[in-house]
Amino acid sequence: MTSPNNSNKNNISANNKTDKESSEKQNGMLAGIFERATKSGLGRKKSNPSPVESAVAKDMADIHSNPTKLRLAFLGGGSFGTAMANLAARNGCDTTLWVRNKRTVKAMAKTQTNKKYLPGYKLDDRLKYSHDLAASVKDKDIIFIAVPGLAFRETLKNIAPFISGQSIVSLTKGMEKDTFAMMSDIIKEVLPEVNFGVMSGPNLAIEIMKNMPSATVIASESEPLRHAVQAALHSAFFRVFASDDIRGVELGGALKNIYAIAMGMAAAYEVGENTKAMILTRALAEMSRFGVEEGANPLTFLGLSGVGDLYATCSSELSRNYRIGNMLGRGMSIDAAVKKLGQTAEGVNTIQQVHEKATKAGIYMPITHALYAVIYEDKAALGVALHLMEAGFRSDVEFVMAHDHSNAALTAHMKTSGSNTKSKDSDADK
Ligand SMILES: NC(=O)C1=CN([C@@H]2O[C@H](COP(=O)(O)OP(=O)(O)OC[C@H]3O[C@@H](n4cnc5c(N)ncnc54)[C@H](O)[C@@H]3O)[C@@H](O)[C@H]2O)C=CC1
Ligand SMILES: O=C(CO)COP(=O)(O)O
Repeated sequence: MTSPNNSNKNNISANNKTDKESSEKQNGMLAGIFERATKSGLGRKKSNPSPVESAVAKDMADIHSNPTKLRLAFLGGGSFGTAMANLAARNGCDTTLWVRNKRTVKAMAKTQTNKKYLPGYKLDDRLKYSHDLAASVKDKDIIFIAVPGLAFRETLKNIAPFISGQSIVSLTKGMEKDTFAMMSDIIKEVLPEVNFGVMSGPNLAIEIMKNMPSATVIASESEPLRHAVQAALHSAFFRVFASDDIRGVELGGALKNIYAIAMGMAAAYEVGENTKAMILTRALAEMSRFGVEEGANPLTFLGLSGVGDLYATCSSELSRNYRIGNMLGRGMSIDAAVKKLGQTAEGVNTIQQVHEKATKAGIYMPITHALYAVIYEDKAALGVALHLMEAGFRSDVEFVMAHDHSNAALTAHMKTSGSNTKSKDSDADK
């Protein structure tokens, strides 16, 4: 018979063994993450810096103290392009805002306001306006693009003939329809030689116009470009942080729109703070899981472009994606909600793209799939939410402790749950 002492010893040694195994498992996982992170951090290194990159590098000390040397174009006269162009003009940069509609350009130049997208906010009187695309982008150092994701490729193709060394920065937080291309993919395809970056963060345009302190992230492999963007936009009200994880930063900006829709919908059901916290953190788990599969560094999702933007858009009615979700939660159809909004809500397309991609690649994205089922398969929101709550046992942070169920088993469970979920018209839901 084993004495209590012996049994204790056995337990301790068994525990030690389990601890050791689990710590080895964790170390193995961490090593995998860091390996991926390092690989994604390495990215493409440019052997030949563009003329602008070299010039900016040479003048960097000067640009920091004198950003007026920078010549900038912002393409897209919606709320974000206008707000960012205004910041640069206010910093003294030579700034042109390109807007496709000639009449809008005239009205903006006359009133120094963007009546449609930012009514009531006076723009800096040094900001120039143009509807001439060629003139707007020629002889510039950096071209910032702030058109919706669905118009990004067309805009790049239109400026391609006038690119001769300018750098490009995407401000767009979307994905291309049907191709799952991110904006950086499109830049690499259409303008393979160009020096580029992406900017993303918790940046609700109206708050920026109100001078509420905000911060963002510029991600680029080019250090001079990162510094130039920081110099152009930085102010006491707006801090620009740097990253070289392009994929992570742009995925953060695009994916959070999905969860802003989910949160807007949850708010329509008057959920409590616990529920909101659960949605937010499980959303972050989905984002980083998806990000890792796409080559991003999971730690990027802990930054401004990840959890920062997720928090801002999931908490504010200023977010158009949140408002779409809220209208859906109040019983409106997706088409009616989009029409009523009358502005860009990238999440509507992103849900479809990510649902499809995750399904094909077998990435476990329960919130995205649930939202897709409600919006596009007419499943009842409450039934879908209940099935989400009933889904199997998972670990909290999978990069700390791996899930003890395979994704495949859970996906199968979700599929059964999904097919059992009643449609909106079923008796059970009435
Ligand atoms: N508004 C915001 O607070 C923020 C928006 N963003 C992102 O910026 C991008 C642009 O969004 P917003 O400015 O908010 O949109 P918006 O809905 O305010 O305006 C969109 C603008 O794009 C223009 N546009 C549409 N199709 C075009 C085309 N084919 N060619 C040229 N111009 C075209 C429209 O005329 C309009 O001026 C989106 O990807 C959004 O996610 C990013 C951060 C903050
Ligand atoms: O990305 C944004 C703030 O960071 C803006 O969000 P919406 O596009 O939902 O308005």
